[in-house]
Amino acid sequence: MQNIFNTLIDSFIDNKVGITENFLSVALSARLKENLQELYQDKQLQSAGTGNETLVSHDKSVRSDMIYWLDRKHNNVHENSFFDLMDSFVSYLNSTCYTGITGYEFHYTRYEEGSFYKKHLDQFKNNDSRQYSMIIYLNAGWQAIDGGELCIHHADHLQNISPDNGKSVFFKSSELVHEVLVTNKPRLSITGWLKIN
Ligand SMILES: O=C(O)CCC(=O)C(=O)O
Ligand SMILES: [Fe+2]
Repeated sequence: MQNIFNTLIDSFIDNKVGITENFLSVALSARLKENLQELYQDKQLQSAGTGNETLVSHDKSVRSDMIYWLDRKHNNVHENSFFDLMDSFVSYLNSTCYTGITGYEFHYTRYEEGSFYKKHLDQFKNNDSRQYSMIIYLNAGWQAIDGGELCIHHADHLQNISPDNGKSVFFKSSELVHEVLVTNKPRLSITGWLKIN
């Protein structure tokens, strides 16, 4: 795994956006996707809000995805495999980059056909605990015509990233404005934040 972690961290240091293919093995990404599909069929996903806990609005003109918060307390073997992987990534990141991450939060995300998330920053205005944003995609066989790219707004250019199966993207939550372009197919992912405090 260290090679994959290094690819993510090195590309983050070089380009402000870390990207690695195969952050998830094919097997783990298939299990997570199946778990997410089951939760969706059981109507366990909820409309995502914007803003922090005290100020959540469900503004569908800003974002129209549906989410499910992962939690070790669910005792779900797939969620726990994902958390085991994140624990090893966070300890590697902390030991190599002195990032001081003390926690994280992750949710499953589903964007229906026609959904998007308009330009935003991930760090809340009144709470800086979210330090790094991390997204891991669960979409086998994604094609350019499917849309749904993550579009990062750099100072002098736009960077479009296709949500390919097993790929992970990593960037500073306070720095990079980004958006999810309209998807033409259901688009699945795990989205989260590495936190301090
Ligand atoms: O799914 C993505 O590519 C990005 C999602 C995002 O920006 C967010 O949930 O804050
Ligand atoms: Fe975001």
